[in-house]
Amino acid sequence: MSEHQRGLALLQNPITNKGTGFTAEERQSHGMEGLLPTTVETLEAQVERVLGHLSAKPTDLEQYIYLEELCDRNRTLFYAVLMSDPARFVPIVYDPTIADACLTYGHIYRRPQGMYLTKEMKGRFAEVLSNWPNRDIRFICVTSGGRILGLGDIGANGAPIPIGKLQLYTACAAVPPDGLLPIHFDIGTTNAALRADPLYTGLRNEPPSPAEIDELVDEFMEAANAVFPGVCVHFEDWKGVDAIRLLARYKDKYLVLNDDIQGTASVTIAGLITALQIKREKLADQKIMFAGAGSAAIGIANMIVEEMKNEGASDEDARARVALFDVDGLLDAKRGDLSPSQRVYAKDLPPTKDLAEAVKAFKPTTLIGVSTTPGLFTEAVVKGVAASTDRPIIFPLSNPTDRAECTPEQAYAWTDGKALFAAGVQFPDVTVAGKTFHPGQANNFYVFPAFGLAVYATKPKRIDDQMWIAAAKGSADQVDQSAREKGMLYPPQRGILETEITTATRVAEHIFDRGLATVDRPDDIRAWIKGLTYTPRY
Ligand SMILES: NC(=O)C1=CN([C@@H]2O[C@H](COP(=O)(O)OP(=O)(O)OC[C@H]3O[C@@H](n4cnc5c(N)ncnc54)[C@H](OP(=O)(O)O)[C@@H]3O)[C@@H](O)[C@H]2O)C=CC1
Ligand SMILES: CC(=O)C(=O)O
Ligand SMILES: [Mg+2]
Repeated sequence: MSEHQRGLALLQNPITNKGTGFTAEERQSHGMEGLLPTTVETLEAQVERVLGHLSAKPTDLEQYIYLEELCDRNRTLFYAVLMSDPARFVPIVYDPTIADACLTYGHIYRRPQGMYLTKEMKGRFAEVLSNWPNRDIRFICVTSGGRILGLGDIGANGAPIPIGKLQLYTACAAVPPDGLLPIHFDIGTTNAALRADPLYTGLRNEPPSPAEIDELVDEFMEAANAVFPGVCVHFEDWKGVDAIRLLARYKDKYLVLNDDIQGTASVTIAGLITALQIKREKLADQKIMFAGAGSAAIGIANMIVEEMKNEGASDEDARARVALFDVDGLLDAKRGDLSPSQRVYAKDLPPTKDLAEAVKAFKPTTLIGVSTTPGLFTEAVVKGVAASTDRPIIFPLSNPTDRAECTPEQAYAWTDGKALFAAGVQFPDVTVAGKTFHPGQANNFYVFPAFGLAVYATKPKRIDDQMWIAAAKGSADQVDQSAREKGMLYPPQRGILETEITTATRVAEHIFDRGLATVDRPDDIRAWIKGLTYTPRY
């Protein structure tokens, strides 16, 4: 507890506040007598009260608003609630409810959370970052709002995303919350409707050119590392081309990660590993087609190629097994509009703008949707994949719920229940032709909190794709036989904390094995990591 704060100041500080949890002695010694109701309550009793409040909220968005206000009031209680039932609360503070929070952000805004930088602060980022009261920041999660989930460019309305992502570092993997700093990096927005909204909270201009964005982010990265030495910068939901360019620019210079590129790739590979164990096949023997060719698709494709190479494939063979399809159709060799990261996947196949035709031509065994386009996986598309394999892998990963390329009902119905399925959000169980399936959720929250915990513990100098592949394997190894029989491709969310600590342990082992850690290797890595984790308690 703060040495200097007393009385109301302690109650008004969300980090020190215990509300009715302050003991009689604390109330007396900290000048709080008379400032609280008589009864001294346990954290558990306070959690019960909060659960009652939440049950009375009419919508998930109302629950989100309540929980974020709770976080501003009493951070310990907030995490105690989230960690009491992650399967219930992850979808409230994160995907999919966070999409509603983003869409209405200027209207539901209550208090600042984290920091808000704008391009107008150019030349002063270090000075402005120094306004944050804590220098021991281990993770910054930063978005421009340029591509929030599948909602497009919503600028400053994307501010809840880094807040929610960092809350999951703690709620899912018990990374201590003091060292986490969410930032909205305001470069403006292409979204004219938002710019015209009187309650919009951001800059009302179009974003600058890529070269200007690079200049701004270069200064930001330098400032962040100067003000918060050793910080890991987590990029989230930037416009796809910015995301790919910035990760390439910084990955060998700073401790940096992009969750949409690397976290998504890792969680997708985790699901593929389990699905292929069910099929008893190798990744290097699959043919994988992507709907969407943006940051998520390129990230997943590149990491799949790395893992195929780990299995013995050549670079050329591995790339030949991956095809992409974007808003302009199949990425074929004649297209002149492809970026260098897309061009390596262009195929010598007839041009087509019809995904079913592209599937017929390429004959994938696996179809991954990262296109933000609901309904893109039609019956003809899914049946086309099923024509090449007994058990098609169908992953419509676009978020939020209404952006998924198909529903689980559709995928199971169109494949006579043979599909190995995962979506970006958790769909409820479905019964098709008398059989009940539990759809998988391939969402990067299965890995990025664990990955963050491993980075927190081992303090590696740099991050690379092999570390994310270790995370994928760590997650996949935790799906037991009974879960697989229900069609699950990921561990149950109920025990997410232990799952993520186990995944973090695998990543940490990998980091130590490769000599990339900057701390000494302990004898028992899991026990050591667990000892570093946060528990919400007074
Ligand atoms: N489940 C998970 O954990 C994650 C899910 N995602 C989801 O993936 C989606 C994409 O993210 P990201 O790659 O970063 O976004 P990008 O904006 O970088 O890429 C979107 C891609 O989809 C393409 N596209 C748009 N419309 C169509 C269409 N009708 N048919 C085919 N392709 C189309 C775009 O083509 P063009 O550029 O030519 O317009 C672009 O290549 C989002 O919905 C996001 O929520 C992302 C990260 C994690
Ligand atoms: C889950 C996530 O990171 C996204 O949809 O962008
Ligand atoms: Mg994202």
